Amino acid sequence: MGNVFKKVRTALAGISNSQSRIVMVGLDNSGKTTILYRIKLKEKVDTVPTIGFNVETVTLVNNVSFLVWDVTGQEKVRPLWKHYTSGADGIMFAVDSCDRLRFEEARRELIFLLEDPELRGVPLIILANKQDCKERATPAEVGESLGVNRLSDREWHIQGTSAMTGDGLPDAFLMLSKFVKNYQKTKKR
Ligand SMILES: Nc1nc2c(ncn2[C@@H]2O[C@H](COP(=O)(O)OP(=O)(O)OP(=O)(O)O)[C@@H](O)[C@H]2O)c(=O)[nH]1
Ligand SMILES: [Mg+2]
Repeated sequence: MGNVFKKVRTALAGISNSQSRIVMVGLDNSGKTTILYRIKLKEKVDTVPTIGFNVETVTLVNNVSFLVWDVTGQEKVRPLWKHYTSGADGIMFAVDSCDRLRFEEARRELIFLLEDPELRGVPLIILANKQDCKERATPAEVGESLGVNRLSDREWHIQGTSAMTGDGLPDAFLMLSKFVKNYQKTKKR
């Protein structure tokens, strides 16, 4: 694990301060890595469970560019998410909309994450991913299961996405770019 933090520090050292940092977390198999490379490369890539993290610059159609971190969702290392989310300008939380049996586990992890005082006010996008699956829950159902409707301490939005087809991903990132802009304005006050 020491190596992982060395890698994190090295990656952070090369980052321009002006680029907003987005951290994407969520349970294992929710589709984070597929999402990252779908939005970056505009194609579906084959993935294996992530060990550690991936980090990529993503430029949106409005020319805003984000540094997007995709952090492993494996249960054993979830307590380390906070090392990555510390200082983030925005959080994305991916959910597998077809895996209803794990909604409760996702809810617990999300609550635990948002309790971190360092993340106070940091905007949140829930990605109700895998909307191409037949047995999917709708974004509204995912939101209800995660209890996000009660969130009042930050800007948040639930977006239905499919990393398979790319549907919903540009909208999710554009919405986050709007929220991040608002958040950075409030931080300066
Ligand atoms: N049908 C469908 N499958 C998807 C979608 N997104 C990801 N997958 C599949 O879900 C599996 C897990 O995807 P990953 O991107 O590796 O998941 P992850 O969240 O990065 O997982 P960890 O790295 O273990 O935390 C892969 O088989 C993907 O092809 C989607 O939108 N629709
Ligand atoms: Mg991954």
